Amino acid sequence: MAKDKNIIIKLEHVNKKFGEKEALKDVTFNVSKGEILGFLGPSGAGKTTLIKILTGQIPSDLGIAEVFGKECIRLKDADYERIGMVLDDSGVYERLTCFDNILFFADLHNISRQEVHDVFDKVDLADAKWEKAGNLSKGMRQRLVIARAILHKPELIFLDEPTSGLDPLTAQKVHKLLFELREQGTTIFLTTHNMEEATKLCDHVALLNEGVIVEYGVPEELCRQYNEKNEVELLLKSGNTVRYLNNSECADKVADHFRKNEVVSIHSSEPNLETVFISLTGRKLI
Ligand SMILES: Nc1ncnc2c1ncn2[C@@H]1O[C@H](COP(=O)(O)OP(=O)(O)OP(=O)(O)O)[C@@H](O)[C@H]1O
Repeated sequence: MAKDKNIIIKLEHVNKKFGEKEALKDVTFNVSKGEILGFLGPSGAGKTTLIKILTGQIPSDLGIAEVFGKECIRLKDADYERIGMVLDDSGVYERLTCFDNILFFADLHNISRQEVHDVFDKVDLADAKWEKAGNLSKGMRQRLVIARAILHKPELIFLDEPTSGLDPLTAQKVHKLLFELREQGTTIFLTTHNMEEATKLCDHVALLNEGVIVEYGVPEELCRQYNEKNEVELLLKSGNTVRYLNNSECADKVADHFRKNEVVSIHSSEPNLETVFISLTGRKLI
């Protein structure tokens, strides 16, 4: 049967054991071309194990794990040319300038100097080109690592916690870059502990708990589905707080308080992926 070219990552019933420890159990989902997939789970859930399988570093025990329609464990250099990885910040040459760090990789991949300059603009690091990499802040260093990963214009990028420990402004820069890459058709597979980030960035999320995918879907839809905590809270001039479930009857009740001029403030508590995960597993994601 012809393979679907739009499926960039295919996972069917993937299992992985380390001794008696079942790190992944029956993991099944696909990632389509040009989508951002968020892979979420608490520490020890099995995220790194799956990334290692997908990048051909370790084999699965059972099931199908394919990238670009090819078994991950059989990926060759030509396939890796189509993949970018931001798995940690190792491999940065501290004593070289940022430019020379990237140039080193450009030479390995026959990429022009102009493209090296372009990638610095893309990650908003042009001002730091001539700085020694060892002097960079955490956020700048992360963008340098991302620059290296996207330099050869890969079709698929793996990012492990791309904004962990970054200030909100730098995290926003990374988000903007990821959206631009997606616009260009790049497929992005990322892990994050940041639920807001996952909701904002990801087309789909897969929630992993103890090696099992406990839920998969569009973030907003999952939040709607696990809706029980969606409340509207009113602070009244009397000092009392009243809460209503955000359903069809709620609007009338809220309007009534406003008509009586009783309201000091109003806010709604939206369900988020954290509450989805807690209602599924009874535990927090972090
Ligand atoms: N090489 C290994 N040998 C034995 N056990 C392992 C090995 N690699 C992972 N494990 C175990 O498999 C489980 C999943 O680990 P994994 O590193 O994939 O989790 P993770 O979700 O990436 O966690 P974190 O968010 O902390 O990085 C853990 O219980 C871990 O101890």
